[in-house]
Amino acid sequence: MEVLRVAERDAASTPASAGEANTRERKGVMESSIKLSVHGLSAWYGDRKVLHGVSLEVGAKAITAIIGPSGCGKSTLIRCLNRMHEVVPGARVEGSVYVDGADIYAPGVDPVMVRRRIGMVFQRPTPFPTMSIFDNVASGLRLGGRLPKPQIAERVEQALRAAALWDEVKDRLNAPATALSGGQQQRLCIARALAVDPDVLLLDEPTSALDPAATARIEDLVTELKQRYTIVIVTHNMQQAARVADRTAFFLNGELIEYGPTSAIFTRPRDKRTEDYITGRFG
Ligand SMILES: Nc1ncnc2c1ncn2[C@@H]1O[C@H](COP(=O)(O)OP(=O)(O)OP(=O)(O)O)[C@@H](O)[C@H]1O
Repeated sequence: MEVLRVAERDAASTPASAGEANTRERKGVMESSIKLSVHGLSAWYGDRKVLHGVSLEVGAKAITAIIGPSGCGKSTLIRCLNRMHEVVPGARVEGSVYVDGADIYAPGVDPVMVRRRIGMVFQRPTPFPTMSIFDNVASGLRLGGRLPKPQIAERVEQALRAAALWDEVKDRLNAPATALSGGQQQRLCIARALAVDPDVLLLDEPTSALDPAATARIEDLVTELKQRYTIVIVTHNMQQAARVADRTAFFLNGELIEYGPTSAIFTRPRDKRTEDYITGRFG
């Protein structure tokens, strides 16, 4: 019920936008232009099918939350959105994912390029442990080509500023990344993803290993980043989805059960299973 109260409060604070979004959605019109379009996506680990024909559209420069109980396929889904799923031995995908109208699974598409355009941040901070703060952020830029040193330094600073970390690290850029706190390390990983100027940012439970203060900073940061990036966030925390996401998708057993404006999902779910989940009856 607490979740509903939080969502109701959020909905009450943005009555016009939530109401408008619902009206538009009923007419079948998305609030913003489409960035990512998923069509009939199924995924397997070996013989085991864990995603069943998922279709959904993700609006540009908006935050889309993926929620659902443990094991329902949230991480698998977002790993399919940048072709990370296929790096697991025996894993495979059927269906299409269009980014700006182009299928990332079309023959001839280089998955490495897809992963540069669609950055990902994982559950636990994953800085390269032997590298400095600077080198962590510069790593993707160096892989990508031959940028001159001053330009690399400029891009590193921009990325650290965008990730709201610059002021905390500008005097110790050569210190090891592991010297940072967990929350700072997660913002460093966000900076590393931003440095290569992606179109889309995928966040897989980015705050699950963080304390409430570090979580709040990441949520503020993500909210700010949506001005420039399309963001998909997997979260176990329904209050977090209610706080940051424009739209929320609820998954169960590898199926998309309900998808819509976050305020509608949390206050007026259409499917009984969504209602049972958000009111804590299972999961
Ligand atoms: N590498 C893997 N090999 C085999 N099965 C896997 C693998 N990763 C995930 N699975 C299975 O796929 C299903 C979906 O897992 P996934 O991690 O996508 O769910 P999730 O909703 O993100 O779960 P959680 O919230 O616990 O992180 C689960 O049944 C899981 O056991």
